Amino acid sequence: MSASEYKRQAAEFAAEMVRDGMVVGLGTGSTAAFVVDALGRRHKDEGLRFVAIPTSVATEQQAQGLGIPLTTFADHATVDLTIDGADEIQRGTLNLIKGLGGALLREKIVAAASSRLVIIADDSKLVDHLGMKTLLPVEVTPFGWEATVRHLEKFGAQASPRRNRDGAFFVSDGGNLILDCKFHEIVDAAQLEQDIRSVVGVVESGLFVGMATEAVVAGSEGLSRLAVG
Ligand SMILES: O=C(CO)[C@H](O)[C@H](O)COP(=O)(O)O
Repeated sequence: MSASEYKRQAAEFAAEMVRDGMVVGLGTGSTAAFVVDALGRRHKDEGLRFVAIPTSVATEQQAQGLGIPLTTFADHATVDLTIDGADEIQRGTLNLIKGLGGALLREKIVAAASSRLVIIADDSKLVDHLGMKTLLPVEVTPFGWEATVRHLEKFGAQASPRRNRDGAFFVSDGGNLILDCKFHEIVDAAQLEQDIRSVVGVVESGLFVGMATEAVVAGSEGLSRLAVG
């Protein structure tokens, strides 16, 4: 079975966690898109009643197209359940790297307001140490990004701005740039998150430390539910 099929399996399992009356955070990316599809079906076919806060313009457009009722933080202080993907999930801690899809800021705002953050993925995303497979995305203001790179280099990062295929800078939904950062080894994710945040010009990092409450991971061994610890 393909990675995409495993993503779909994890997503459809997690979509069943949504109950009538919930405020639901909708993640971004190819795995989260399967959740949005599944919730659109549950809304239409089963009459499931919920409202959703999307974490990107792309997810908002997908949800709107499926008739999912959307809401904002103007009307809801907390989110009952957010279901989102990740680029790396550390075994045991469920600390994450997110943001290869470029939506890390909105994803983190929604995650921080959520009572439950369920991460869905195919099993290729599980790692023993964060940073083993992917670069760490860091969202920064466009002004002075070169200075921000130099500050991040003091913490051991090799950072370069993400570009689109045409060579132009990738710009996030919030109008910011993404620096993709290579760290030799991420030993203490909480400390690194603090260090990155201390740099002027950084808006947010793609390290999600202590935020995920559960992960649903699918692979050749079947589907597993992982909790912290
Ligand atoms: O953090 C993200 C977007 O900012 C995504 O959740 C992450 O990139 C995983 O994407 P995919 O489900 O396509 O593998």
